[in-house]
Amino acid sequence: MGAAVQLRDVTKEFTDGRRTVRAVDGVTLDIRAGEVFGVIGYSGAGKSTLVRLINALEVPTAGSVVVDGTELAGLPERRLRPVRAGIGFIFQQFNLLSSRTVAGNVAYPLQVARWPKEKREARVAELLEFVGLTDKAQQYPNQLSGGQKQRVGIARALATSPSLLLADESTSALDPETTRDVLDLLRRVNAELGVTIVVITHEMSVVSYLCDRVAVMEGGRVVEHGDVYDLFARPREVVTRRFVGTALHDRPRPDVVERLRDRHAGRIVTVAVTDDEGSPTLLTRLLREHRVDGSIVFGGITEVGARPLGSVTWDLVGERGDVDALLDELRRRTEVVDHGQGRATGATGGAR
Ligand SMILES: Nc1ncnc2c1ncn2[C@@H]1O[C@H](COP(=O)(O)OP(=O)(O)OP(=O)(O)O)[C@@H](O)[C@H]1O
Repeated sequence: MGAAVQLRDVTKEFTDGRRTVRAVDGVTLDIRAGEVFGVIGYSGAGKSTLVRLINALEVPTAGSVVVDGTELAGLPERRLRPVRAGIGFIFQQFNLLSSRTVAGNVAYPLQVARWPKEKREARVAELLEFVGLTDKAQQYPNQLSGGQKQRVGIARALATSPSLLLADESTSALDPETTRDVLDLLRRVNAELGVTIVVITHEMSVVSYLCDRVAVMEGGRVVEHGDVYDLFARPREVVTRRFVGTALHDRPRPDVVERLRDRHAGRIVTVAVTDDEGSPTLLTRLLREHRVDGSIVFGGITEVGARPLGSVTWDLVGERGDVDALLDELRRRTEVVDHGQGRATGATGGAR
């Protein structure tokens, strides 16, 4: 697959009086044609500025931005316009025209592009059907729910058949169920229309549901990027770990670990579960081989990109040497966090 967007050592600085802010700092990235690419980061990380550079709404201070094979640096405004026309944009706050009907909003970019009326009406009907709003064509934005408004925003962004869609916090104003609907629609836009999508978000759940690859931004830099599953399974940077933690909820926090140790007597360990390693099925076999008893005390396995991922925390009871041998074998296969021996006494036993 070719690159839809190539960023090479892109920097963007803003000068505000005497202070200079480096909003984007030396970013190099390739966004492939046909993929859904996520950019995640906390507020102020530089995500929106990065997107505005791709959309040619900002000019880089240094570096190169190539969109669909066209180098944007140094292009005059009249040459930037067709590049922007090939890019759709959807916004957190929908940005619909309140005085126009749903159909009127979707028709707007076609009017700007001077499509004849008949062709325009046929295209609007087709788009409203695609987003499931045919029956709302004559309503006004204030008669719609948030999810419906974003569907109108998506139909409008697709009107001129862009090959690239930029979605800046497109679900941040929506409740979880509506978010899911909008993300499903974006999946269809990618799968059925072949549109490359760049999703800007601060929510890792959006990344895990929608994206093929992701870049993590902090302080204007891309600190880590890659395949979404790999990044979830093996986050390297602290900020990435924090984001992954918000989506998975499978690892016990320190206060939970302390309660688990109070409640149980065996060795408390968290075992990472990935595609083919660390599963409870595998653990059950290893426990038998090493003559160790184990029970699950915390954790969860979810799906990222339709592949299993998570971790399970076990209370392992057996001879210390057997438990150690079991953990050595597990460590060769997957990530293991040893929280130490439980403190409970009594019937549950503990290390024998
Ligand atoms: N036009 C501007 N003038 C001055 N500073 C700016 C401008 N645009 C962005 N910045 C600064 O650049 C940094 C990155 O901002 P940006 O909006 O790209 O971050 P973000 O990750 O999108 O955050 P948010 O999610 O809050 O929008 C911030 O420190 C911001 O204050």
